[in-house]
Amino acid sequence: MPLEKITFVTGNAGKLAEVQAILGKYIKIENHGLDLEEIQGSVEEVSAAKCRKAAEILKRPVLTEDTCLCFRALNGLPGPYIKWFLQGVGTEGLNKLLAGFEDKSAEAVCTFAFSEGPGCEPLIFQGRTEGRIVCPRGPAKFGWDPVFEYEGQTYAEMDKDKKNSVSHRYKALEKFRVFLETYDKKDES
Ligand SMILES: O=c1nc[nH]c2c1ncn2[C@H]1C[C@H](O)[C@@H](COP(=O)(O)OP(=O)(O)OP(=O)(O)O)O1
Ligand SMILES: [Mg+2]
Repeated sequence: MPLEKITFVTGNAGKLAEVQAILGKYIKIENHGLDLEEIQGSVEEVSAAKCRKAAEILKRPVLTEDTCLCFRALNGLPGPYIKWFLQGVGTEGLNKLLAGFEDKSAEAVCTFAFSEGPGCEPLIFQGRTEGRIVCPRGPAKFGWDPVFEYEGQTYAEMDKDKKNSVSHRYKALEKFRVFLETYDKKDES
């Protein structure tokens, strides 16, 4: 049976808005704001664990997502712990973390996990965008957008369509969209 809608489980309004804008053109998106426990580990492990838990609780196909911001000078940290770093030191503090390093490069990584339901092993769809960490510029509307610069503009300075055409989240969702096409065709033959 083709999927009629996707249940995207997140408590983050910024993520939801971007998923609606990028994927909503292709399939209906329904949101569940469950606060899912986040384990420690690699981003794939964190994402898959969130997804398994969401599928168990909601008993249906679910999509979850985990976002990392990885500083090259710090060997990939904060990585999956970016949420706690951002809460602790803010965007200014994220930039200051790299004060002692020449290398300001960073990678934004978006990892979606999709499970067909309870007990079904999650599939992973990942997108990465390389940029650098700068002093905050642009409206502080979504997370660390003001400090992540890509080709001369921070994510916060970009209009929404621009961000949604170059971002880590767009690249991951493009892979998921291709998967959905084949998923829908699976039962047609
Ligand atoms: O495109 C983005 N641009 C700027 N900031 C972003 C972006 N995407 C996630 N973020 C922030 C939100 C959170 O501070 C951290 C990821 O943590 P993460 O656990 O994945 O998100 P969350 O707990 O807010 O939502 P969820 O309920 O989906 O787990 O980076
Ligand atoms: Mg989270």
